[in-house]
Amino acid sequence: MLRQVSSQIDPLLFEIRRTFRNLQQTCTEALFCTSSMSAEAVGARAGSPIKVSLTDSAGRGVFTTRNIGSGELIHTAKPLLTHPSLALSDQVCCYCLKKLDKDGSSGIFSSLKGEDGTSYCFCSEECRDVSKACCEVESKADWSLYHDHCRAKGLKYPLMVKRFACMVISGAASADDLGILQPARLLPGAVSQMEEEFELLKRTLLKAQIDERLTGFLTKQWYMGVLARIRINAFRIELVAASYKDLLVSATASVAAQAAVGNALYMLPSFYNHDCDPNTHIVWIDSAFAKLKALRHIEEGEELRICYLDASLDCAARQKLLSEGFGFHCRCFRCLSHD
Ligand SMILES: C[S@@+](CC[C@H](N)C(=O)[O-])C[C@H]1O[C@@H](n2cnc3c(N)ncnc32)[C@H](O)[C@@H]1O
Repeated sequence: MLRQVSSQIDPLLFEIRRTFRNLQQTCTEALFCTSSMSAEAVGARAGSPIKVSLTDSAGRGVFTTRNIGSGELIHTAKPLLTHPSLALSDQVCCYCLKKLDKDGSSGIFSSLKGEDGTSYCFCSEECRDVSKACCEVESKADWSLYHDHCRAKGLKYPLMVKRFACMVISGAASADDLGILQPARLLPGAVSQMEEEFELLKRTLLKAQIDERLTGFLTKQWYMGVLARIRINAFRIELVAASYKDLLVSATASVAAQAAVGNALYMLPSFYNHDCDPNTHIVWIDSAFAKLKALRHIEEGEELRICYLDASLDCAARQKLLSEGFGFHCRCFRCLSHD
């Protein structure tokens, strides 16, 4: 009887959450966008000196609306979607990827255990509130096979698709939320691998007995579309410092950034184009909350560009990575000068 009532209430709760979320999203879009961002987009973020507009040769890009000083913080960005590196799921916050120092200031605020033994830990009330609904769905399934598959093939983006699917099921996101982002062009070899991942994802959710009415969006086409967008737009998160103490150490000893704690996807940073000699960089201090900072003085109206790769690579290596990973031939000043 209880089971029957709960199966009727679950979809109702889902609808209420979805309606509330759509309302929130409409308000956010009204704040951030001056018109639809899908065509010749002009997105202005309240309080930030930037707008999204069309560039001459690189699709949409981010432009300044005033002069910006060297070193200035241009804006911050909260992730839409994150996933920790598999080996670190019990050591970092499930949402912001902050390292959990069990006896220190960034300890565990709360946590839950998944069906497969995975720990979902949150470092603060804010992080728990943002991702609790999604993690509750995710924790109902046994992801062992899916994770083993990703580990064996060295894949990280399918983990993000999995989490995004759980966000949609929980009502924390809409299935088409990432549609505005540019997708990667998929090669035939990649497509057959994705089909295998998709089947594994679908089977895992089926086994977890998630109401089929909530997983109707989960088609092969949806999976590929989301993965193609994540591939081009996700950032690998390397924290500069896990704590204030680490920050002091890295400042004095020039310690390089630590290994990746996971991957994250953002809305506004996804519109930044690449330059091998960029005027802007994106930094993560102790969590996936990103800071976009000016690397030099930038004039009003200039396009803000970040570097997608290690700028110390030589010209041929950069061109190869950009062409294979992002599908474009870089024509920045450095590349044209074969620097
Ligand atoms: C993360 S997106 C950047 C935003 C994108 N321009 C858009 O309209 O959504 C990366 C894609 O932008 C384009 N892009 C970025 N930097 C470029 C550059 N320097 N030259 C040509 N295309 C570039 C490529 O198509 C690349 O795959």
